[in-house]
Amino acid sequence: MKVAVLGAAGGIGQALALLLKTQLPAGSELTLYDIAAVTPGVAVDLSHIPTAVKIQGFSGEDATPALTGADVVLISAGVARKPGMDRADLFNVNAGIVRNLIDQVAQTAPKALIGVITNPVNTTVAIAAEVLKKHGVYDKNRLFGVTTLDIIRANTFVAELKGKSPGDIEVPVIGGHSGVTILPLLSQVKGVSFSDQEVRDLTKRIQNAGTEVVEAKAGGGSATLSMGQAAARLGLSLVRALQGEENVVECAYVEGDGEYARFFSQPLLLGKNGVAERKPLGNLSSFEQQALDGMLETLKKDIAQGEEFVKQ
Ligand SMILES: NC(=O)C1=CN([C@@H]2O[C@H](COP(=O)(O)OP(=O)(O)OC[C@H]3O[C@@H](n4cnc5c(N)ncnc54)[C@H](O)[C@@H]3O)[C@@H](O)[C@H]2O)C=CC1
Ligand SMILES: O=C([O-])CC(=O)C(=O)O
Repeated sequence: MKVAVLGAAGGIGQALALLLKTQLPAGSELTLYDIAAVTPGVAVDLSHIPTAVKIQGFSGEDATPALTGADVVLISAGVARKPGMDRADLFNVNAGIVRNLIDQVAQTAPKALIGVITNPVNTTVAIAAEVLKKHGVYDKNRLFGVTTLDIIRANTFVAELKGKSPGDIEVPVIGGHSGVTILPLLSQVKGVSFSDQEVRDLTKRIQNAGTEVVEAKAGGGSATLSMGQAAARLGLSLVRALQGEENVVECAYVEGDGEYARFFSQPLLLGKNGVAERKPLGNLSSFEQQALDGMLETLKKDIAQGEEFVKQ
């Protein structure tokens, strides 16, 4: 298996690269790419960790050497939020970065499973899909917006509140990855129950958790270490599914049947070709149903912005 990280010299990229270097299966290859000149050095640094994962780093304008033969490509290249900004404020800079990198993926690794971390995810995934389409290589089962951070946060906050071990809690989080489009399905968490007030408070905290980190870092960026962990979880799940492991299920933001919006995060069964099955959302509480209905206009607008960007 070969995994490429684009944006690998950044806060997320370095954390993710460390986790992949230590957790990818023996015999895997890991390539790091970033415009920053330090990237080959990051790879040299990681290469001293004694695992059977071969690592190489590349910098400059050309991602091709990192992408050649990649099975999985994880993209965290782009700028991060500062206090007072919304994720949507990152669009102006990040839209072009994602378009450029996906252009290169389409040419060099058209069959790779692609995980887009770069914000605003609701929009950058639509950009990625349209660019892949232009190249005639779009497969909706192979493109994922990474929303795993919302899931691991939800697991943490629920476990804290209910005095459970975080490893025993799994909260499905559906929709998109910003504000009201983030919807944790707390009614489906096994082994715990919540009062109406707890549901309201937890939902708000999960939706606002990115901002919680942005404010705590006070101008120093957004979540990087927890995001590295989240992206490693999804990336390793993709690798396990590609290697034939069964019953690998993750929530991610993918193109579905359009019942809610063209792109929507939901539980997915992963397989050797990416998404093997989009799992049903299951029963929603009336609070969750209302929140789902309430998010769709925002989500559709975010998606349309990405589609328009590529058409221009
Ligand atoms: N999906 C999610 O849940 C989350 C997404 N993010 C997003 O991830 C992105 C990265 O965040 P950080 O790692 O904290 O930022 P960072 O600023 O630490 O790193 C970004 C890296 O991207 C590189 N870069 C910029 N343009 C590039 C290009 N054209 N080609 C290759 N590399 C390029 C920079 O040199 C830098 O090393 C941001 O857009 C942020 O909003 C952050 C947290 C969670
Ligand atoms: O909030 C941000 O800007 C970064 C992010 O997506 C998150 O932490 O969920």
